[in-house]
Amino acid sequence: MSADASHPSPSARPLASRRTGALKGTVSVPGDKSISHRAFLFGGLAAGRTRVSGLLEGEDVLATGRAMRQMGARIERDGAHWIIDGVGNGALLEPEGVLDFGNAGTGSRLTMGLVGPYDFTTTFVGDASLSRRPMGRVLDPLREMGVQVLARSKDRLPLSIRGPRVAAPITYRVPMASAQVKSAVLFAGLNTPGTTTVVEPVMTRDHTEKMLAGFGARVHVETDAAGVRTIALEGQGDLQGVPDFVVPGDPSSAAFLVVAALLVEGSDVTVRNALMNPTRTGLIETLREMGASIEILNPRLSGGEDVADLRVRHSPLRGVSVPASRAPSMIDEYPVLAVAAAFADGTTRMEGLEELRVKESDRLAAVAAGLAANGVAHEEGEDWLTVTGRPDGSGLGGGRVATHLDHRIAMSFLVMGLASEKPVSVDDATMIATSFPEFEGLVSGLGGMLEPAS
Ligand SMILES: O=C(O)C1=C[C@@H](OP(=O)(O)O)[C@@H](O)[C@H](O)C1
Ligand SMILES: C=C(OP(=O)(O)O)C(=O)O
Repeated sequence: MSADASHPSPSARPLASRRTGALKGTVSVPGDKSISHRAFLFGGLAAGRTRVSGLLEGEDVLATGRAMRQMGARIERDGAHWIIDGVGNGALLEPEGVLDFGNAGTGSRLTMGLVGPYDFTTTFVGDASLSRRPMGRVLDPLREMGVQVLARSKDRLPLSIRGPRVAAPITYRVPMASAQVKSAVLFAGLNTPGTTTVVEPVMTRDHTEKMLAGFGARVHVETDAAGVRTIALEGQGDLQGVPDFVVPGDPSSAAFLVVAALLVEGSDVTVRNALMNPTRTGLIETLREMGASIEILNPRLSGGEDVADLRVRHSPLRGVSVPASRAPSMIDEYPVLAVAAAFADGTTRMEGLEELRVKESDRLAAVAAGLAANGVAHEEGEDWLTVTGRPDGSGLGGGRVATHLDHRIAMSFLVMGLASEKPVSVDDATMIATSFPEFEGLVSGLGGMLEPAS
């Protein structure tokens, strides 16, 4: 039987959480997933050596590392560091086998951009979740550049792409708020003669632009009075390895610990070294509006990015309205925000959520189903969600949540069970390893109660 994203596989690992005493302690979250993928991609492409510290060793990122190895990069772990000897500009090799990206949207889409202009064939495969996700959003601009696409089912994995002899530079206006689409076009621009330009009407995470500059690409970013960004990249320049590349801690992983500390009575938790790039801090802003006590300590620069330590204390929360304009800066945090809202006084309204429908699962539907299973009053719209909370968690919990191969659904509902009256179980915790393999250990270390479920 083939794996199906809507049913857990026979190797699924159900897990439950139950109401726990105060969470206390200081923890560091692992490296940022977005930046870690890009470290393998840029490091593997550049001439010379890149030495990375703080890389996220999650399954998604390791899949990107394997793909870069298959195309000629030398990548080795050396104690706490990863050493990448890149192929040098334009010198990627045609991979022998297929590139298997598992569960990873970012890895697969950015790599499609990277190899798009190469005059060889690359085949992409992934798990049941990734095979359902739309790839047309990156394939369409690649087609404009001359790339051919062969797919059994329209613009879904498994698929193969083959570049033209010489790719054509394009100017591409990104039609949805997506850093993956922006980045795929920029990666494609690297091996394309002339200037590739991306117009981004709504700013999304800017790691690709920043890292392009850091690895020595000729890239120019302009923002007009209306906030529209234009990113122009000169193709076929020389990228150079970065001798000491530092990956800051992932704010999207920190989010689970932050919300757990806010919800569990008496908690006082410090999360060290969280990335505070403003394109990633929408959840912190929202939680503070809800009344959360989150202190931003020791703000500093690390590897060219803002980072800080977050001291989080249990706080009564109130419902707020989260504007659609904030979605790009907290896109992966809505499932855990919905859990926080389940314990807030009043109703929280979230808008502009259309992109949640095309993540590892349909996150809007998966969150709504998880809330329903655990007695949380909510309403789901096409692109919005309202959640009405119960501040003392009374009557909440007792449900089993279908995770649909989605790590963030699993972690969010495990956080819910730490504060709800009755335990919460998830049908499969295995996907947590794609982005946050340390999650269970860190939660238990802070005093959270997690246990195998049936
Ligand atoms: O560029 C990236 O690293 C990412 C972009 C976002 O996806 P979209 O571009 O689809 O919004 C985000 O959800 C994903 O986890 C990581
Ligand atoms: C959407 C996510 O990742 P990706 O698109 O890389 O699978 C995520 O990590 O929440």
